[in-house]
Amino acid sequence: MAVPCGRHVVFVTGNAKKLEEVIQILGDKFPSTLVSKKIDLPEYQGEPDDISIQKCKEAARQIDGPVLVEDTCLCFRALGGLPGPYIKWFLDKLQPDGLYRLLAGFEDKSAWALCTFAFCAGKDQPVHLFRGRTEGKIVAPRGPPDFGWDPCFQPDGYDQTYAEMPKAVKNSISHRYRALVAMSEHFSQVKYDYSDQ
Ligand SMILES: O=P(O)(O)OP(=O)(O)OP(=O)(O)OC[C@H]1O[C@@H](n2cnc3c(O)ncnc32)[C@H](O)[C@@H]1O
Ligand SMILES: [Mg+2]
Repeated sequence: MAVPCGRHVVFVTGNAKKLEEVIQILGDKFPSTLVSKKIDLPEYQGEPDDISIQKCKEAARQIDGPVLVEDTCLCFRALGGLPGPYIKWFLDKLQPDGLYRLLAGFEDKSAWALCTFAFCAGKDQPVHLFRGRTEGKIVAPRGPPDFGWDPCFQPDGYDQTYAEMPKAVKNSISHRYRALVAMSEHFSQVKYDYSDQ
């Protein structure tokens, strides 16, 4: 399959919902054309930054051009930050209700959602990270089960879960939104010369 080049950046993700939100949040604010490619990259282990760097390097290797990847953690304070980067498997096995029940023995239901975007201009180029974090708490699931753990995460300052709130509200306070603000600020200051490869 032909790989887009020139001023195209390939957002590599296997998650259609993530892609949908990235498009909604970025609009035309990204300085390059963002194209997406559905590849299920490996689920690496370790600290969030290291996972994002490894994921981005693997994406750049496969695409052989400028790439963007994203990794999302959901961290429970009572559990020392776990499930963190392993939330995908916890969610898969437990569903949002099981995530809530995981904290049954703890008074502290506080949690944070962490999103890390990683950009790399090409194979063997350095990886740049952009992080966004939203604080909240884990609640009994409420709202449509359309996207991951949204029904059991209630951001601080709101009485609705991510799943209950209008998409535009989630996209104005979310971990993903905050990370994309950091990325947009960076790109408005730094120009990468990866055109016409
Ligand atoms: O291909 P990638 O981009 O890695 O997509 P993924 O679905 O594997 O995503 P992650 O590895 O980042 O794992 C994060 C998990 O959290 C879920 N998730 C990510 N962002 C979310 C959000 O904003 N709200 C609810 N669930 C989310 C997602 O569906 C996964 O189960
Ligand atoms: Mg993944």
